[in-house]
Amino acid sequence: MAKYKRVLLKLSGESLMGEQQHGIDEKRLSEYATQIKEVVEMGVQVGIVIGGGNIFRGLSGASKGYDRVKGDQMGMLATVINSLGLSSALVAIGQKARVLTAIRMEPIGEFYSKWKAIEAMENGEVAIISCGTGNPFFTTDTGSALRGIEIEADVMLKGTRVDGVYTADPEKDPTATKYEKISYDEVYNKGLKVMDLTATTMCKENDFPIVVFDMDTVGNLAKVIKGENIGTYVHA
Ligand SMILES: Nc1ncnc2c1ncn2[C@@H]1O[C@H](COP(=O)(O)OP(=O)(O)OP(=O)(O)O)[C@@H](O)[C@H]1O
Ligand SMILES: O=c1ccn([C@@H]2O[C@H](COP(=O)(O)O)[C@@H](O)[C@H]2O)c(=O)[nH]1
Repeated sequence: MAKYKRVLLKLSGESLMGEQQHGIDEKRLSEYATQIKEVVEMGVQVGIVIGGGNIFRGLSGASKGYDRVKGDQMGMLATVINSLGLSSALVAIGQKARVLTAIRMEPIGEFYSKWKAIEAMENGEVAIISCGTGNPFFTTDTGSALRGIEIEADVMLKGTRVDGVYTADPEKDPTATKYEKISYDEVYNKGLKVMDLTATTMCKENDFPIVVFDMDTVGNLAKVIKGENIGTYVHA
């Protein structure tokens, strides 16, 4: 039995690399597709925003001399590449999917609107919303918050390579401990870096809850959808 009717799933671009240093690992992509199909079959409407960190990030481009706005546009295009890859993996296993782009680029994807995304999800398709917010100087976490609120999702599921929000970055501090629940204000006050502050602010101002969980363990997405306590719940 699903706890949520409609979700916005944020997938990390970096996680798509799997064991590779760059790009898309087909095994990871296909595991994600299988997990997503499983929850659609449970009757859940799924909207997805994917990051682009496995291909390009504007901020790191700027540190190498790229113009920041062009670098961010390259980053947004990276999210389109990941979105096309995921839609292809979904269709290959019999799950319908539609790629929407926040920047016009037909026929690669349809130009995004809230109503097109909802129409797709109500039709049993996965709505993959690419280009983040469509603007430079933002991230796909903020894009996820924005799209999740727009499409009236019940929750943002931030699927990443760590299993929740910790007292410090668990990839750097082995003594860090995990929160089962945490408020937006505690995320700010403790300076926790699991999501950028713009995204956290949007979620807080719109009372949009987040579950941070490990998407790289197959079966976890269905567990979160069923309401099992395997990640961290971020709330008002
Ligand atoms: N307090 C914290 N708790 C949990 N994770 C944290 C924390 N601080 C930093 N992190 C880091 O945040 C990362 C998760 O963020 P996210 O999924 O957005 O990754 P990303 O690499 O930025 O993804 P993308 O490629 O989509 O931009 C983890 O890999 C973890 O190392
Ligand atoms: O709204 C947005 C979202 C993303 N970008 C650019 O894309 C890359 C990749 O996104 P991540 O969230 O870091 O995975 C990001 O670094 C930005 O350069 C953007 O400009 N606007």
